[in-house]
Amino acid sequence: MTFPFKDAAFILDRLQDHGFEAYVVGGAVRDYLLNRPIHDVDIATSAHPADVVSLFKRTVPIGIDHGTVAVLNNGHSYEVTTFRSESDYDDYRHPNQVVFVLSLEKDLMRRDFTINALAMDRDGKIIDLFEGKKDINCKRIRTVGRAEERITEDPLRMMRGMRFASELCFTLGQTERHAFHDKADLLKKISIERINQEMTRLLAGEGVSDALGLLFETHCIYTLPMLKHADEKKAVSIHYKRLQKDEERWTAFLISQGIEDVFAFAKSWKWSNDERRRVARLVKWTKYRMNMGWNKESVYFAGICDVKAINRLLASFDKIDEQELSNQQLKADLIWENCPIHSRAELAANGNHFINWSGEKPGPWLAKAIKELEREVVNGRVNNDLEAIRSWFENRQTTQKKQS
Ligand SMILES: Nc1ccn([C@@H]2O[C@H](COP(=O)(O)OP(=O)(O)OP(=O)(O)O)[C@@H](O)[C@H]2O)c(=O)n1
Repeated sequence: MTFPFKDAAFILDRLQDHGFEAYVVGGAVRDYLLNRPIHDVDIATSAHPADVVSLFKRTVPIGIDHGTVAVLNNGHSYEVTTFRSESDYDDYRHPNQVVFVLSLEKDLMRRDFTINALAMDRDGKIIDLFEGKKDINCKRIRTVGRAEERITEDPLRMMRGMRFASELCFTLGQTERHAFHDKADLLKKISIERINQEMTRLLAGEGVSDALGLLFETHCIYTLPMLKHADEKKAVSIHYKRLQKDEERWTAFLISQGIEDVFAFAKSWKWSNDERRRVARLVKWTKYRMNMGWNKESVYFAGICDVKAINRLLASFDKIDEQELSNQQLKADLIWENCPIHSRAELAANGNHFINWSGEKPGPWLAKAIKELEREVVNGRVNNDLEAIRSWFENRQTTQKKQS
């Protein structure tokens, strides 16, 4: 057998040369067996953090209390963690006390799922103490040992389990389903940032509909902020595969759940301002587009990227089919290409021109006038050159004076 993690081999070699045990563990071994892209190569070792620091040229003590040292090489970073068993998770966030142990077995026993409790030695041999390979073949998520214990140690594992089910298109074992159902309330103790990360990945997985089904079956969904009255049929009826970005999937999910107040949702889920703004904008435009077709003006103000995202959203709600979606995308491209401007910055005149021409001080009138000009130019009623804009502006001033 050959060792597939070539770039990380020097770490295992050096640790072993100094009498320590070292293995690649967790997600890398799982993803290797599944033929999926490998993200991080994590290493478990019998060496203590101080030994790891002394054995490698470039290290960063990223979690020395928890036994983790990052070893840097050729622009890559490898997490090297001392074999450990975690005793208590008092605050449900961080292990109370990390106990370093001498055996790989004990280290693997504290891990969440059998598919994540695999290790590989330097010869490429897989150490599989909990039938992880069998579960990979059966496409099944099972906890290592008693489900209740693993969940109580870190309730986020319930979200992780359903997220893996979504990403890998795996099922969740019966025992685990019951345990998740019994312990669902513990999710309330977990930081919403961690839950948000898992939920975002769950929504992006290939098996999202079944995974959402699990969230409802186990009642975990009802413990999440603002989802106490979540509706399963509506949540699973969305074609998430037609969507491309996280913000699109969240938009579809919120619309499906009839959540009108995106700001309140974003606040309780602690989204960044940017995430909140992006989703609020997509929700607003998608609802608009459900009642109205695109025209020059709406394509310009929404912007071509959002127009395409909104068309995908309509397709995710089955408002349009795949064929109609590609027609709509082509139509949007055409409108966009023929648009005289693509942003306010492309206008031949700006606020300073308006101030000079009118002799008035800046104020709310200015933004209103610029928006009006954008409309006129986009609809082809005013040419985008300084002379044409000046004459439009002076006419506008005259009309406004007459009216007041
Ligand atoms: N709550 C957790 C988080 C992680 N782990 C263990 O730590 C490993 C690394 O965790 P992480 O990097 O979060 O996930 P991966 O399994 O590597 O998967 P992915 O990168 O896809 O999230 C997992 O494989 C698992 O063995 C665990 O037991 N319990």
